[in-house]
Amino acid sequence: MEHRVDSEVGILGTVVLHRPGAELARLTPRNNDSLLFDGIPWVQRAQEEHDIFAGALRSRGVEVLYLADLIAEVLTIPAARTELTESVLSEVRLGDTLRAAVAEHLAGLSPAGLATTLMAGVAHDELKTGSGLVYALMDQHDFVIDPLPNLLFTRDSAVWIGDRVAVTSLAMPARRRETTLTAAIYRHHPRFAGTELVYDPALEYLEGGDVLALAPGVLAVGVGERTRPAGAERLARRCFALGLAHTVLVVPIAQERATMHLDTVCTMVDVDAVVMYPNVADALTAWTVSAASDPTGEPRISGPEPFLTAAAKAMHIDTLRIIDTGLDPVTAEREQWDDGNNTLAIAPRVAVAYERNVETNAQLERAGIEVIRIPGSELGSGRGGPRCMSCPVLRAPAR
Ligand SMILES: NC(=O)NCCC[C@H](N)C(=O)O
Repeated sequence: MEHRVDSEVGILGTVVLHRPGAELARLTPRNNDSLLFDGIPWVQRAQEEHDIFAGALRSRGVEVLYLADLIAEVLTIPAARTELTESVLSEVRLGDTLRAAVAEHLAGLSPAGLATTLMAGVAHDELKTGSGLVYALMDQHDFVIDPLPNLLFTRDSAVWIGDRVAVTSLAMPARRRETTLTAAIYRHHPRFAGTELVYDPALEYLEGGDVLALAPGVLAVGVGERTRPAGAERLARRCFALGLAHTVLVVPIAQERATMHLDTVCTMVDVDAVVMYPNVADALTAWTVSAASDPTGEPRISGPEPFLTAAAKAMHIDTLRIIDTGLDPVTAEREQWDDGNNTLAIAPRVAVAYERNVETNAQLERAGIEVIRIPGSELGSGRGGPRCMSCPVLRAPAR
């Protein structure tokens, strides 16, 4: 089966989503900050909103794969089950006694049950067989296995570049275990047999929300709170060596929660157009990293220069257009916080966006972009929009 992504806007064929589940019900006022949510979502409503998102994609002919199904399917394969179980048991804080109890608990679960447990974690009181010093000294609100509520944002733990997948290296402790699941899917699931990994979680920090495929052979990589310069450099080296890219634009972004990834301030809505947070549009710069003519040579580095200038040059177009949302700074800031700039293009000039970003959406439409509105009042409490919540695995070539 073919999987390949060369752009942000080619007609979307297949996407991986994660319908939020029991892991979201783990969020409390005590843990929501460390688990990277800005509130406590109403789980059932979040699921309804997510179903509307998935339905909107399906109604446009997009095949939706669910992460939970892929994980459950992969867990029927003994090698994958062993790998995923061991990734949890290798957690040093468990100690030997608790590790043995957790191992026994996991061994008794069906593939689907184990999939749910790996996503939702195990709370102290749920482990009926818990014993020993570590278990006794744990707070009853602690988790024996931490939940992964940010699985919802499938964009970040894996990103396709051409016909390869980069399983990323997530920077925040609350998210690091996510990539054990994505790596297992791409290594073991029969649907992805033969897929080669271009990046893996043991490498320097790199998150999918920072990676934009501006054009075939041209990537933009945001560096800030999550992706580090060393991660961008490593990705560039690997893509150059494999011929997956010839230019990587490295784009510094503010190390702040509101702008944690490049796709929180800028997403593409056409082959030559982006929607961009107006408050940073003029300030965004890029370093251009280009492949050496000799494949074993050191990449060339130039810049910094304005992002739009560097992007147009790399993409061999006259101008990378910004859809001018024309917003006053306060509205712009409010709508950026609510992921107004985090749109998911399903074709050139067709984008999925949260309905609440009324002004941004109206301006997109004025600029000729069809906006498919979805509700996101609960989904948005994790600070991610339609692009963050989707990992495209197949797009048609953009034109
Ligand atoms: N690409 C994205 O911007 N993803 C959103 C990630 C939100 C998640 N709560 C996080 O802090 O990592």
